[in-house]
Amino acid sequence: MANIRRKKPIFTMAVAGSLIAATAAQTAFAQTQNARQEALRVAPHPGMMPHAGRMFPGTSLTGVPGFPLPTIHTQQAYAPDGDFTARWTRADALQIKAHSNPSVSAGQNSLPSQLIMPGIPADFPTINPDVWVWDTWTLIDKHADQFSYNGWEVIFCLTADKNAGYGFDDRHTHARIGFFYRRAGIRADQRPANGGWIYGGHLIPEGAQEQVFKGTAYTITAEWSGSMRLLDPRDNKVSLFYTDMAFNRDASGQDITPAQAVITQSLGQIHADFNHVWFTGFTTHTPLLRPDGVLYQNGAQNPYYNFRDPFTFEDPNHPGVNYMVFEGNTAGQRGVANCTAEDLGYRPNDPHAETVQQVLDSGAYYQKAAIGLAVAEDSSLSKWKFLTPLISANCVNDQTERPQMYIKNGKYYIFTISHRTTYAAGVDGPDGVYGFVGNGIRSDFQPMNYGSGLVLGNPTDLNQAAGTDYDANPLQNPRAFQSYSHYVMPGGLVESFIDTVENRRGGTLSPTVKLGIRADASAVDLRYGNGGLGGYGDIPANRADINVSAFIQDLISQNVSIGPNTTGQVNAFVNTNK
Ligand SMILES: OC[C@H]1O[C@@](CO)(OC[C@@]2(O[C@H]3O[C@H](CO)[C@@H](O)[C@H](O)[C@H]3O)O[C@H](CO)[C@@H](O)[C@@H]2O)[C@@H](O)[C@@H]1O
Repeated sequence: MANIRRKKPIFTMAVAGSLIAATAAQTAFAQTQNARQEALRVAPHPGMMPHAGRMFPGTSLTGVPGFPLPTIHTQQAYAPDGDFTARWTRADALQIKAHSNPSVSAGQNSLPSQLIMPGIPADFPTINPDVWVWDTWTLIDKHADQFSYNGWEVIFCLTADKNAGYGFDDRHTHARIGFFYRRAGIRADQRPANGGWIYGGHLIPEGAQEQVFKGTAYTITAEWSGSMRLLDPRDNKVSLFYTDMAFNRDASGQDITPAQAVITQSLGQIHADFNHVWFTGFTTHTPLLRPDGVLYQNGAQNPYYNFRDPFTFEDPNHPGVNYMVFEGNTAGQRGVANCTAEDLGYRPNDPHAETVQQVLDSGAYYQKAAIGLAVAEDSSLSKWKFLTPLISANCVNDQTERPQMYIKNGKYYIFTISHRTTYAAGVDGPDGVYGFVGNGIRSDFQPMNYGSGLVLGNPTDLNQAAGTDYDANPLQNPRAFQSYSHYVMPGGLVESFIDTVENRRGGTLSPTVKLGIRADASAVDLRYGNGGLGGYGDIPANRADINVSAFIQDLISQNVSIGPNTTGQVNAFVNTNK
C-alpha cells in the first residue's frame, strides 16, 4: 500500500499532457454529438398525455382518459425479513398501454421515446464468430460496483458453441458460462466496432459438470444466469452465483420431468498478467436454493415454473448482511384461479376497473411472476434462507427475470427484464427492462414511469398483437425483439444482447445505452453515443482493483509508453488509491 501511494504523483504527471489533449478532443466531440442528437430528439406523441414534453415521465397522478388510474404505492420500507410483498398490479401495467400512441402506422413504435431503446442497425458487428452470446454480467463487489482486474475489464456471458452445430434457438439447453476480457480505460470510440472483447473460453472447467453433493451424484446440463462477486478487491477470490439447470430428457429430446433449477455457488480465482486473463477453481459446486413450494413455486406445482438468475448484494442500511434477489413465481398449484383485488390494484370506484371475476375468466391467473429474496446465513455466502418475495405480478406477467437491486441516492431500485409474450391476458408491454423504486430493500415499490413499470422497451407497436417472433407477426415492428436481458450498470449504462433485428439473429452484445434515473422516473439519454446508442458491448468498469499497480509495473517493465489509451486505467488507479 505504501509503495502504491509513493508512485501516484509520477503517473499523474506522466499522463497529464495526454489527458488534456484527450479532454479537449472529447469536449469537441461531445458538443458536435449534442447538437446532432438534439436535432434528432423525437417529439412526444399525443398518446403521452398528460405528460407530453416532459424529459422524465414521473408518476401518473391524473391518469389517461379511457384507462384506469394506477395503484397508489407508498414506497414505505419494511423489515427485510418481514412478510410484505409489493405488487405490480394490472392497474399499473395498464399504464403502458395508456401512454402508448393509439394512432401510429402499423409496425411503428407506439411507446414514448423516453422509454424506448433506439433502433439497432441491422448491420451490427459480432463479438465473436465461434459462440452465441446472450445474458451478460460483470465482475462486481457487494455494492454492484464494476471492477477491472489488473487493468482488464472482464465480463461473463451465457454462450453456446456455434461449431458444435448449435443454432441460436438451441442455446438454452447447451448454455455454458464463458468469459471475455479487454483492456480497461479505453474510450468506446477508440475500440474495435465489436467492443474488442477477447474470448477466454468456458469458466467452469470440463469435467466439473459431474458433481457429488452430500453423497448424491448429479450432472449440470446447462448453466444459466448469473452474477459474479469479487469477494474482496484486495485479492483475487471470486464467487460465481448461477442457475444449475438439469434437463431430464428421453432419447428423442422430450422432457421427462420438469427441469430442475438450482441456484448454485462456485468459488474460483481470477488471474491476469500483461497478456491475458484466466481463472482457476469452479470445480466444486454448492447447491444453495431450490424452490420450496411455500414461498416460491416449484416443479411439482408447475412444470413451467421459473426459478433462477441470482444477484447478491449488501444492503448499506444493514452492513454485513448479504441478500440475494432472483427470479421466481408465486407459490401454489398452476391453474388455481386465485388472483385478488389487491393484485388487480384498482382504486375504489374506478370506472375502468375490471372485476376479479372478469380477470379470472380471462385465464390471467396462469401468469404469476415473483421477485424473490433470500438472506445469507454465513459470511462465505454458502448458506441462504428464503424470505418472502419482494414483488409479485400475479395476473400481470409470468416472468420477472434477472432482477437486480440498484441503490442510488438513498433510493432502492429493482430492475428486471420481461417479455411481451409472458404478459397475462388483457395487459401488454414490450420486451425490455421494468423498474420499481422504494426506500429499502423491502418496500411498497412504486412502478417507475407513469406508474407503469416500463423503463426501457424494445420498439414495438402495442396496437398490434404480440407474436412469438418477428417472423410470426411482421406488422409488429422489425425491432420488437431486437434486444433482451438488459443489465443496468453504474451511471445508468445498460448492456444487453441482440436477439433479432429485421430477421437477422444476433447472439452478440447490443450497443450500450444510458438512462437518466431520477426519483420514480427514468429517460433514455438520446445524446449518449450515436442517437442514444453507445459502443457495441461497451461494458466499462467503474472501479479498479488494488492489483492495478501490478499492471502499471508491467507497463513500465515492458517499456510501454502511457498514452491516451491508458489514461482511464491510470485515473481509475489514482482514484481508487486516493
Ligand atoms: O438462457 C436462459 C437465461 O436467459 C434468461 C434471460 O435472458 O431467460 C430468457 C428466456 O427466454 C428466451 O427464450 C425464449 C424461448 O426460447 C424466447 O421466447 C425468449 O425470447 C428468449 O429471451 O429463456 C428461458 C428458456 O427458454 C425462458 O423461460 C426465458 O424467458 C434467463 O432468465 C435465463 O437464466
